[in-house]
Amino acid sequence: MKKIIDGRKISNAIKEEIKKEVTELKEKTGKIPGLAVVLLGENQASKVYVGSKIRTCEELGIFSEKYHLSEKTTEEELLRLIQTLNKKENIDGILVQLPIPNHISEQKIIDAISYKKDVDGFHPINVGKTLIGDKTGFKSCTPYGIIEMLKRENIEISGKDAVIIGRSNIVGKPMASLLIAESATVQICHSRTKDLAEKTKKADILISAVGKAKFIKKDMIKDGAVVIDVGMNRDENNKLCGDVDFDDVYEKVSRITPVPGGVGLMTVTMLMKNTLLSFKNNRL
Ligand SMILES: Nc1nc2c(c(=O)[nH]1)N[C@@H](CN(C=O)c1ccc(C(=O)N[C@@H](CCC(=O)O)C(=O)O)cc1)CN2
Repeated sequence: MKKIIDGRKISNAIKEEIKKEVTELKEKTGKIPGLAVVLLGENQASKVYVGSKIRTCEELGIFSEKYHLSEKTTEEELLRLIQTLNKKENIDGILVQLPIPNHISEQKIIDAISYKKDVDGFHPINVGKTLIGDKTGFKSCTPYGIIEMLKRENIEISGKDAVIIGRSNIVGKPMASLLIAESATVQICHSRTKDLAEKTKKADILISAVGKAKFIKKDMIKDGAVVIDVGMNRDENNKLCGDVDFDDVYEKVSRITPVPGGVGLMTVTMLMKNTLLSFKNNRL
């Protein structure tokens, strides 16, 4: 069996399903889902991700609006824009591309987005719904994409020991909620974890979101582990790479996601799925 989990292939299959449903709903109702994307400043990576979100909307027949604001935008100005977008009838999803400048409180902005339009799944209500397994909420896109990848590759989750490295609100914590909902036994590790390798070596499923290039080596993983790499780093030659030293661990793993071409692509695809879900929840 092929070891590499092909994020592009899985992501393309899901996008085809979304496109079909959007077309059918348009024929039936005359309406299409809409997404508003807010970008502050000139962070190059953020520009690439926002570009990819807008292009994917076009590809799938989803309406989109991009708000590219100066990095000097005040918190009040951003909050006012969010209030306007919360009320717009043709907008089902709102996201503010992260990171945002330091003078603005990230949590205040996330809290201001209507939880009914929070297609990133970052609002406390959606985080809570994910934790209690309430399917009406929006799941954070990267962990949602990882679960979808595992399921579509027929990788058993139930009863498995899963170790997540990273405790962020965007990846680590929602990932734990979703794995628990699939009946995995979950452990979250982070920068203060003692004897990290001792813990990661016990993982049937290892998910790394540490943000350190090629940090995970073969002596840190169990034979036959499924390794999911959320990292997006630059190596010594400025080449994009994950948290996992792919070449070092390859022989030891049963399945692995590459960087690029793995989890990252699923993030944008699941955002589209959440936007379609919001449209169905709120406008049909
Ligand atoms: N509001 C949000 N901000 C951020 C999120 C998010 O989900 N919502 N996640 C990340 C960035 N991100 C999406 O916004 C994202 C990251 C990576 C990829 C991706 O497609 N990666 C490719 C490689 C891309 C490249 O060549 O640079 C891959 O893995 O193959 C898409 C989206 C932080 N901010």
